[in-house]
Amino acid sequence: MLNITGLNKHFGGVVALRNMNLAVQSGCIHSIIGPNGAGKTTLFDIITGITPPTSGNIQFNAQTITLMPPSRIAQLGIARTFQNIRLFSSMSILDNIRVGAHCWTKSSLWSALLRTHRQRQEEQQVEEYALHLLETCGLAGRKDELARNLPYGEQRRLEILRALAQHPQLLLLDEPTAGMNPQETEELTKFILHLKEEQKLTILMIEHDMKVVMAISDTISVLDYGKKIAEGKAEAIQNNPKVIEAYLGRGAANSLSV
Ligand SMILES: Nc1ncnc2c1ncn2[C@@H]1O[C@H](COP(=O)(O)OP(=O)(O)OP(=O)(O)O)[C@@H](O)[C@H]1O
Repeated sequence: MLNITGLNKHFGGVVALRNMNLAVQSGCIHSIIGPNGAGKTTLFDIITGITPPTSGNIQFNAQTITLMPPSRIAQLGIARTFQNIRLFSSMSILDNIRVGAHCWTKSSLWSALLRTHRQRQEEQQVEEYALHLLETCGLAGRKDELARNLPYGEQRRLEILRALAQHPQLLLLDEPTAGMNPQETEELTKFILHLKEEQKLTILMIEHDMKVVMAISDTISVLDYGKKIAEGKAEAIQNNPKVIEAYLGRGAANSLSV
């Protein structure tokens, strides 16, 4: 579904990504892990068009999306969440989701101003879909509350729902369980699995909680200093000396195997 080749990103003298190749298979949960500063968020920013790459190519469903504007990439079917929650905190829960849906609505500004029949019909569809999404998370009863009044774990979930409102094929989650307590983490992990299994979504996820990563990932790619140093299934990654060294420091793999 997503094919990244020869991706490089330099910020002045800092090399955030170096010759990155990555293939994300349809229907999978593919996790990206690596120490702080490894280039994970930069990779998401480039895929979603927020940051241009220095060089390299990205294809989504065999179409080149490199250098496309973020709005176009969203329309093609890639949605994301952010490391730090970026909800519209002074808007209602329902309106936050409605905003997400507007990348597939077709009404123009004029038809919205004139409240045409088609525009009203479309608004109705958006509202029904937004309510359906809220119901999947037990939030429908709180639809009119302000987003900022939700507990932290539910704000994170609302951000995912807003991304889902875009009708994506590929969902990018940047540290979805960050700051959550163990119960919230467990619930969110189940929800992510539900998205893959029931909604047939493909998920590319940056995550620091190794318990979550190892439990639900079909494939794990490990970045270190902007370079992919390993890729594979959970067990192989856990036992890979390069990965252990990246996390624990040089020589750690030898000392662990003693
Ligand atoms: N806008 C920027 N300007 C300059 N340097 C940047 C910029 N964005 C990222 N970097 C640098 O690029 C490198 C990769 O950063 P990035 O945020 O992608 O890492 P990360 O793996 O997501 O880290 P973390 O796990 O801490 O979120 C770091 O050295 C970072 O300081």
